[in-house]
Amino acid sequence: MSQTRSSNEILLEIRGLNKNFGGLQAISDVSLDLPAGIITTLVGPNGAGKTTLFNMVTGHLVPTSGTIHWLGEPLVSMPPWKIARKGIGRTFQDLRLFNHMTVQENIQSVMENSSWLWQFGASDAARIDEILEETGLAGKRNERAVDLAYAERKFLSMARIMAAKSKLWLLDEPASGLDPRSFDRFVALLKDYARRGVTICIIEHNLDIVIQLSDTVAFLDQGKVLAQGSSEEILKDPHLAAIYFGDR
Ligand SMILES: Nc1ncnc2c1ncn2[C@@H]1O[C@H](COP(=O)(O)OP(=O)(O)OP(=O)(O)O)[C@@H](O)[C@H]1O
Repeated sequence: MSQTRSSNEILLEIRGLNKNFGGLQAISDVSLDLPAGIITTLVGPNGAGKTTLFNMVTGHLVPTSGTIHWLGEPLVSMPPWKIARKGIGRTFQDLRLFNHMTVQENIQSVMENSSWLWQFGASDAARIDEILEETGLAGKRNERAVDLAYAERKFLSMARIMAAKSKLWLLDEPASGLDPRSFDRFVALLKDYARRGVTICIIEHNLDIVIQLSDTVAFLDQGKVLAQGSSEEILKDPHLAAIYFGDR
């Protein structure tokens, strides 16, 4: 398990959050803190509300009630682009790459200076080179995203969040379907960025990822945070295991 790396400043504070879709309460009175430099994983059975929670943090959904604060500033009702500019980055299960752009163009498009080409200087180019190396995509720079292998597409999605210099990374099942070698690279990459101070929250069904990366695990079920603790505490709890494996 990685260690607590910094002061316990709370970057993101969620309080009393609720989200109803018609008669369905997808999120129910959720309170959660994401402290700086900490890796938090969200686990729970299908339909527990994990993605809905991410969608409210990133502004893609408006909560029915409750509050979300980023460094003390309220986020509810702020548009997604503005939330992203504040330093909250996200990857999606369906990756959402620019399929017909090259790997480099996909990365460049999220960099601060991308729309000001005359400002796109040597340091930006060097940063792209560094990200390509870190994600194992250096040899694929000029290939179109659509032509990449599955794991490469996942790493390109990571490369984009790295290039955006986000302070908080919200990752939706980033390791699903990775082969063992890509999996190890992925774990090393996240540990490295967490060490450098990035705060990470991961939705993950892969329990190897949960064990290897989590500083803290929040277990969700039917829209509620049922428990939060170390991966050892959460994964060895027979009650939670029964819920997770559909044997309640
Ligand atoms: N836009 C929507 N309209 C109606 N119901 C929705 C909507 N989005 C999610 N839901 C419902 O809210 C509940 C929580 O869904 P959510 O996708 O957040 O769960 P999850 O924990 O991310 O699941 P999974 O692990 O399968 O991705 C589910 O019952 C889902 O069907």
